[in-house]
Amino acid sequence: MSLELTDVVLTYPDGDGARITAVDGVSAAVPRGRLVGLTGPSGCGKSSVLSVAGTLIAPDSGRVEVDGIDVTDLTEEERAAVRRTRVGFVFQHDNLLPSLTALEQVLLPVHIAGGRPASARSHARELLAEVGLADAMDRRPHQLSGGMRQRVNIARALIGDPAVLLADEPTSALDSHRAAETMALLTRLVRERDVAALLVTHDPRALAGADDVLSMLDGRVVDRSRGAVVRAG
Ligand SMILES: Nc1ncnc2c1ncn2[C@@H]1O[C@H](COP(=O)(O)OP(=O)(O)OP(=O)(O)O)[C@@H](O)[C@H]1O
Repeated sequence: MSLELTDVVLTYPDGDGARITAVDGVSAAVPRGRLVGLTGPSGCGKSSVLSVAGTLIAPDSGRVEVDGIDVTDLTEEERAAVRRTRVGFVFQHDNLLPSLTALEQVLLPVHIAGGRPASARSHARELLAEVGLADAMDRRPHQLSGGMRQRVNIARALIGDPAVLLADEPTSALDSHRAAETMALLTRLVRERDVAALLVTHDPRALAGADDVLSMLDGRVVDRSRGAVVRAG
């Protein structure tokens, strides 16, 4: 299993000396090559689950395994190393830097990690071609459509060949056509690159592409359905 959460509990301080339980005993498993959707009303704990899965926050209790590594008891520095080498993130907004070309955006994580951009360059080109941007590698964000910017974002999340891809509302800023295109692309990449993907979304258009869907309410998973059931319904 590439991503496994077992009985995860996460609380936050509520500002009055008490604590809010945002995630209340969530278990989820995502194998490689599968895309699992995580949905539910605002405030139910979806983003908190994603933050725990991405090792950004350590849970109060429970176990988190990323690419076969139990990260539960690792130090912050060790968790950051797992995150850097094994996890890719895609957010709702593309967070692209205005002055960089598409190719430079995809290479940015390599620069930040102190890697050798020269050897990563051909990999970045390949990824951009794979997301349909072979002819747009030298364009800056203002020269790209919303859907194209999101595809740069996806290529950037995959530059480190992560085992786990975490996506937070990747389609909600897109029109229906672009949303469908983005989901088709994500699903294809998850299969081809054998990545375990967890996708947080309110967007039924995005859930239609998921293999399985977990529905949350008040910090708990209250329903687990096969994607096919959601598609049929
Ligand atoms: N940093 C924080 N400090 C305190 N409480 C928080 C913090 N982050 C989230 N919460 C609370 O935890 C609960 C779960 O929030 P979370 O953002 O995980 O839900 P969500 O389902 O992703 O919501 P949305 O769909 O609106 O993004 C909410 O009650 C929220 O107010």
